[in-house]
Amino acid sequence: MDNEVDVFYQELPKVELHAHLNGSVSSQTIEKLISRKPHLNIEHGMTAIGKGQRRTLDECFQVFKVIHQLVDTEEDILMVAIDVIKEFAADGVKYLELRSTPREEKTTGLTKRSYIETVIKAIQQCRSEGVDIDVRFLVAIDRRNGPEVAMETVKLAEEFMLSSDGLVLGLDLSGDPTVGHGRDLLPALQRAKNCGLKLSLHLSEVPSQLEESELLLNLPPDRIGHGTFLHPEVGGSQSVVDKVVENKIPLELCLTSNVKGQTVPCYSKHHFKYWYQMGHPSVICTDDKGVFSTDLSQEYQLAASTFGLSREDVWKISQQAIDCIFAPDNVKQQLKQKWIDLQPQVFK
Ligand SMILES: CC(C)=CCNc1ncnc2c1ncn2[C@@H]1O[C@H](COP(=O)(O)O)[C@@H](O)[C@H]1O
Repeated sequence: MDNEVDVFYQELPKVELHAHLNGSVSSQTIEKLISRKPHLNIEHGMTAIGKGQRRTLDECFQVFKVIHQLVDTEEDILMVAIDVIKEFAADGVKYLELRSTPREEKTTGLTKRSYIETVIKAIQQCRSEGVDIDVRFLVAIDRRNGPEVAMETVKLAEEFMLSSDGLVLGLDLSGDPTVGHGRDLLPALQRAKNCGLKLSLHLSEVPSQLEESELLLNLPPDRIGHGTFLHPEVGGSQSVVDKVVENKIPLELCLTSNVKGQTVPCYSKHHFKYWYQMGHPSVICTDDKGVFSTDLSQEYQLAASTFGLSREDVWKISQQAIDCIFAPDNVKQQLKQKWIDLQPQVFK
């Protein structure tokens, strides 16, 4: 972690809605993975971006390739997912939607199906150990892999949505935004939507995606990842903003990730300000807490110090995130009650 975090932000109950599993692996877990696979000659500096460091988008995506080399068996995925869930719980996260791209690895026998089953197993194991966090899973489509793989992923996600007792709730569209076009993925995304999978789509993470965002907003998605370049001040358009506002589509905003990945020049210029000032539902998230050396408490504190938010403002942001979760209304009610119960302790 890069910074000292005030106890208020740690004790604040939080909802994390944008966390990529393999980007969330902590340095302690990376250590364990490296010792399992010394022959790969992977060093720590290759899997995380430290304080004050910046990388190009391309360099960031190279980091994921290194982590994927370290996480290529069911055993690895189980350990990584359990560690990540417990770390989020220790950071005060009470509800987590984890997302991950199912991968197949011929050499280890890992299949896309066993990948998803293993993540579900990790969630169930944490639940049976009584870890104080409600975890759900979004199956991810990496846009690099094209329309056929996207459709195959949707079918798998659909199956698990029906068989996982509410653990698999939806679909994430992510991956290098400079690769491929969302138009080719529309049939898969439309099918997902029709069968009841919730959709969280990375939109306008880079400046050149306005046309794609216009198209994908017609679905419409249930949440937007980043949306960095949607608004007119940064080359987006008012009509796109209007669509987001009319459909009340929440944004998942990740400050450190965007600054370290250099899609945003500095914290004070982060688009959190634009959407928050409009009163639009905006959820603070980590994106890749391992790669970007952060956690959710730190992201809340950063938002507060950058944009002059009071503790009451921060509380409201964390509470309103509950309305943006994909789990059904009874889960929202339980979480709202939890927030009420915890409030005196947090503001003591
Ligand atoms: C480069 C950068 C600034 C990253 C942050 N923004 C991101 N944008 C798009 N896709 C992402 C991002 N972070 C993680 N991912 C996706 O999540 C994957 C890692 O988690 P997993 O293997 O799906 O479990 C990456 O390979 C990529 O497909």
